[in-house]
Amino acid sequence: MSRYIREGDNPDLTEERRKASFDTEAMAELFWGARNLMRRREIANYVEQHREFDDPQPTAFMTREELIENATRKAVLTMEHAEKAIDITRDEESHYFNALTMGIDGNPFGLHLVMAIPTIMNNADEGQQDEWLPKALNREFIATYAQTEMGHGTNLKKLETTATYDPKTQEFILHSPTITSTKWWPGNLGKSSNYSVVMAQLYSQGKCYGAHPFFVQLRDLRTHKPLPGITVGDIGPKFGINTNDNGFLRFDQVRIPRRSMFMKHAKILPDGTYVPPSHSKLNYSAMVYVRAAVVSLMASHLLACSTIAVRYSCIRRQGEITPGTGEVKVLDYQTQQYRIFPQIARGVAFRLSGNYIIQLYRQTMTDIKNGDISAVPDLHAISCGLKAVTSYQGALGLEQCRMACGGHGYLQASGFPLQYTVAIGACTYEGENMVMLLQTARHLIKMAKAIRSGRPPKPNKVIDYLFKKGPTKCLIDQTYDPNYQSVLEAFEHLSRRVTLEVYDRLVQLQQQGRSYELAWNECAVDLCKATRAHVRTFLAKTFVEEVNKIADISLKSVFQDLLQLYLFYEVTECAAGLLEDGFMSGQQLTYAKKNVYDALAKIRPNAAAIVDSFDISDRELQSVLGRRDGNVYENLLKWAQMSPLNKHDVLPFHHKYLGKMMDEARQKSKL
Ligand SMILES: CCCCCCCC/C=C\CCCCCCC/C=C/C(=O)SCCNC(=O)CCNC(=O)[C@H](O)C(C)(C)COP(=O)(O)OP(=O)(O)OC[C@H]1O[C@@H](n2cnc3c(N)ncnc32)[C@H](O)[C@@H]1OP(=O)(O)O
Ligand SMILES: Cc1cc2nc3c(=O)[nH]c(=O)nc-3n(C[C@H](O)[C@H](O)[C@H](O)COP(=O)(O)OP(=O)(O)OC[C@H]3O[C@@H](n4cnc5c(N)ncnc54)[C@H](O)[C@@H]3O)c2cc1C
Repeated sequence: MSRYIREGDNPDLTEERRKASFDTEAMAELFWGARNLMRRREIANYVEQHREFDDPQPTAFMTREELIENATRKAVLTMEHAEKAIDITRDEESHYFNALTMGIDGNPFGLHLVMAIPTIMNNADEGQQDEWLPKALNREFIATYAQTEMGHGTNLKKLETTATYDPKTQEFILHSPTITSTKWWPGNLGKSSNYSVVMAQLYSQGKCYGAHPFFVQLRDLRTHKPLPGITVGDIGPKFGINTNDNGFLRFDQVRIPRRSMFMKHAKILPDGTYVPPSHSKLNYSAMVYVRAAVVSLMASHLLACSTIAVRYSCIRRQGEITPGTGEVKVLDYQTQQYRIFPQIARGVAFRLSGNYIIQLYRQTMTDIKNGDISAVPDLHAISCGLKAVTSYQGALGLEQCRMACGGHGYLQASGFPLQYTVAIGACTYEGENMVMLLQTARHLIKMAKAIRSGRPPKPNKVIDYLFKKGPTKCLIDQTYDPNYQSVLEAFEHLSRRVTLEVYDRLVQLQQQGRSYELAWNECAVDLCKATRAHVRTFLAKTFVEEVNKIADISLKSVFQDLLQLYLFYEVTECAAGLLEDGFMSGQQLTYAKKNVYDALAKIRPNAAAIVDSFDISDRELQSVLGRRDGNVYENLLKWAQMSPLNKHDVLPFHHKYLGKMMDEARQKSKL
């Protein structure tokens, strides 16, 4: 019996769980890996046993100050408990523990862990690492990553903060020369951090060498007051992540020692001589890390929101399908399945590619340490495209899940506002999505040039297909092929065609006299399409490869249903492109749609068990609608009764305004 079925649960949800064609626990093991699943359970138990991690009230009812204080309290507890609760050397355990204890809306260590420490690990030289890393890991300071300025986020070449080297004192002078040079956005900068990685234009011997990272103390270690010459604060409430004190920062001729510059790659010698790095973008590795991590992060958001939507749709009865047979669970409506199930399939696809890209990141960082930088452009290209596509599709998917839950989906109690507002930040941070799509397109255009000139680069799993000659006509038909060769070939065809077409147009525009840059801008929409097609191909191939590795037949069959849905849903999504050049026929599109509907029907009886197997706890979901026990209605009422507005039957200012107004209106009408 499913470990998710317990006495007192909503019977509709129990009925769904009993219907499953597979063992939920075995599926959870497959999804997470046996060891990880066991550790997840142990960590979750640990947190449940320490009630001090509980929020004093739902965070939706807290003011911003209360939110930040509560997050700070829990962050310190988290660090105190970490060594007892987890193996701190395992990232998976840290991420999970942090998510359970601190939630997803931000915490004072967010940027310290995600960007500052990776920058120290990958950009500090040995001496600097010896000095900074133990203190960073030991929480002797909290650091953030200050790069974006009020005037520039994307175009790093135009950052205005300066770091001018003074050989006489062997110091850099940090300065914010204009209002627009104010650092703006860095997470945890406003109030929590006392150190920061600061990106500034490096000047030495009268020459500018571009943006470089520096490690800068911002606040006094004892008083926590900003150091002389430093102005720092919170940027105010935002669309979401209001538990995070995203901040602003200005420097007024602040002097820092020469060794504050990160010197693993580029260096300034004591006399001011600049030593360039082996690759000009090695200083950007923390951004590459977060871009890669976003893929898994989006998987987590999608799987959480589809868990909420599926569970709620199992207990929500509304309307009849066959008149007179009683109200159905809303999950029985095909439209509901069409809204929610593709989000599950995409979540799984993102998880599988997310694992791949993080491995590629780790391998590339190891290679760089060993002096091999050859994988840097490939990692950059695929991580930019994946970050942009998964964050965009993730955002759309979360919104579908919310809308699938009707009015209650719009409540903070649903958990959707928290998930959505956190997730959509990823469309912007770490490189705005259009900009990221265009970065991948740069790489694709190089590949197109190589194809046209008949000189393929050295073999590379991600782009090799571009150099293949695929079928000239789409081969999708009604026969079942577990390798989905014809669908993958269709994606490859579309990617190859769009890439080559946009390349040819770029060349043609230049032949007509446009500069490369102007031609590029005229082709930008299609360049983004090429990236999307390329990323779709990558996600789809990774999904097929991973499903083919599954040995257990009953579990494999569930994954195959999700894969079928994923692939044919993507075919329908890019149908215009496949039909445009006559590659796919209208009839084949009809087959694709039929495959989507068939997959929805196959997934329907397993849906509740599938989302259970993602093993997302109520503590993580923070959702009354998505509760494991399905007891939504009584808990919605309890939740509303906790609203601070309900502390008083009559609001203290009622008689001052509305009461007075109505009294006066009644008086007047009596006259
Ligand atoms: C249970 C699941 C758990 C999942 C794990 C969870 C773990 C937790 C992890 C994450 C949690 C997320 C927390 C969120 C925190 C968010 C914090 C946000 C931080 C920020 O936003 S920091 C600021 C980010 N800013 C940007 O990204 C700026 C974007 N702009 C740029 O990157 C660049 O300027 C550019 C790419 C637009 C262009 O660069 P530039 O002008 O410098 O260079 P060009 O001359 O145009 O290009 C030259 C050449 O270089 C290539 N290039 C550019 N960048 C890189 C790179 N990074 N690596 C390699 N190569 C690069 C570029 O493509 C050009 O190549 P070619 O000339 O074409 O060969
Ligand atoms: C939640 C959140 C957290 C953040 N955390 C941090 C942090 O910790 N540290 C930090 O340093 N920064 C942080 N940022 C800042 C973030 O990295 C930038 O906002 C982001 O890189 C985009 O830059 P921008 O805001 O200057 O947008 P802009 O570059 O001004 O972009 C505005 C619009 O112009 C378009 N555009 C700009 N350039 C191009 C181009 N070359 N081609 C086509 N279109 C273009 C974009 O598509 C975009 O829609 C954070 C931002 C958010 C929202």
